[in-house]
Amino acid sequence: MLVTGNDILVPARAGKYGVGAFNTNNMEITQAIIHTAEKLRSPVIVQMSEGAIKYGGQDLANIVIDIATRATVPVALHLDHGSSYENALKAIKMGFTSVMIDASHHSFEENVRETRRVVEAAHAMGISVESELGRLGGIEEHVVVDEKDAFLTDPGEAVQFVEETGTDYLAIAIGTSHGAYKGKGRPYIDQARIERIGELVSIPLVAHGSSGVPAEIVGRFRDSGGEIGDAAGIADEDLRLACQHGIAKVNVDTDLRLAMTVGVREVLTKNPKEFDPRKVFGPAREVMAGIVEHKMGVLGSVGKA
Ligand SMILES: O=C(COP(=O)(O)O)NO
Ligand code: NA
Ligand SMILES: [Zn+2]
Repeated sequence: MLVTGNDILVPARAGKYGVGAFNTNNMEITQAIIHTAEKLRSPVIVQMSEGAIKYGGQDLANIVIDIATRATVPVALHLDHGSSYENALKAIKMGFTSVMIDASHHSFEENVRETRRVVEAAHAMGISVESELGRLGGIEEHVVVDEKDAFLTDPGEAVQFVEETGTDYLAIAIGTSHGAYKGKGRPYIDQARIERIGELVSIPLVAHGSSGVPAEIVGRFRDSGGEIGDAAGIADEDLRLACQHGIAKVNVDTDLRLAMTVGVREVLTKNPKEFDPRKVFGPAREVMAGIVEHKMGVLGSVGKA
């Protein structure tokens, strides 16, 4: 059934488990996400970035809404990295049940102002809101303290921000970063900082940049002709621990991109004569379903629906 982000994340925070928020750009990705959630009896969030909306528009949103509505587990459709008040409202008009306003690159005051505007409008329409405080970005462990503080979310500021905006869930900067190159080897996750914020702030917390970039997928990507550097993602153990301390929404995009591309490449390189789209995108859907299944196991959302 189609529900709001709050319907999924408030129980997740209370139950100390994470729920995957997986980015989609087409039907097969959406099916891999929602069908796997149904198979594992797990709640799930399907999210579209503004780029995905540009690419698939209402057509894609309708595919997600239709599959989510018929799903036997709770599914929310979330606007990922909404860049303006107008875009957040447009997404709600398109049928989104959760929206992010990402004004974290502005000053604290401007971020509060912009976020509060979206919260008031979204709440008037029964839609829940994600906002962000702090600068996402890989932080090497050796980095000196004040540089870390310049980037990562300050616990005291988080309390003030939540009070002043009424945001329903909060994306915090804790060392994760977007993409396939999250740092040399194991990216540094500031667990103490997550724990501190989790103690002070009771709303669900969000971890962006949470793809694991599994070595097995990276190997298959290379073996099927892909070019990728020394990619690294967040360790399963770090993610599991983060969910114990208040992280409830866990954003994953890169892993599905890699998985889909691996599926397609492997078919096309192994069977150069193949040109049936179902034989190309079907296997890709299976590889993505495996990624979703693994992630739900790490986050502890299996059986929670
Ligand atoms: O944060 C993400 C995705 O992060 P990844 O690149 O680690 O999948 N989307 O908002
Ligand atoms: Na988001
Ligand atoms: Zn993100």
